[in-house]
Amino acid sequence: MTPTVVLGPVSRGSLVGALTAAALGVGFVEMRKGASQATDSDRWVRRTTAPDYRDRHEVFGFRRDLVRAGDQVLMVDDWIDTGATARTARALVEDCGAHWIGAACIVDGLTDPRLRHDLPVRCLIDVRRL
Ligand SMILES: O=P(O)(O)OC[C@H]1O[C@H](OP(=O)(O)OP(=O)(O)O)[C@H](O)[C@@H]1O
Ligand SMILES: Nc1ncnc2[nH]cnc12
Repeated sequence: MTPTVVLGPVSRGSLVGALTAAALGVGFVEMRKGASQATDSDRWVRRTTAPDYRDRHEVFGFRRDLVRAGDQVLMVDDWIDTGATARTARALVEDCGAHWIGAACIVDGLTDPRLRHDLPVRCLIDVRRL
């Protein structure tokens, strides 16, 4: 499935996500932390993560009109661990009525192997081989 939008969580995901979007020739949306600080806050979608790999509950979001119903969204990040960030990204994409393709990351550090299939997730290297 070809993405129409690449979604990258700040900050390392913004870097690899933007590069991936440019290579694919599709749009890029940055998933920001502390999204409640937006001035036009009613036009944002926001969600709080489950505890991530540092036991944080992050508030992520982006402007709702950047992801539209009918978009096919691929999340790109450098690393996945608990999957809290990716699961929040999926929920936000679904809040917009768009289609979630999955997550593509460089390092697979998944603590719950079921997420590899359920999200789904594809990675370039397993953390146990670093
Ligand atoms: O699967 P999870 O447990 O959610 O962890 C994965 C997230 O953690 C890292 O980001 P980090 O929060 O360290 O932010 P940074 O990119 O700004 O360093 C990484 O870049 C992912 O976005
Ligand atoms: N263990 C880890 N080290 C560096 N970045 C990470 N992102 C998620 N888990 C990480």
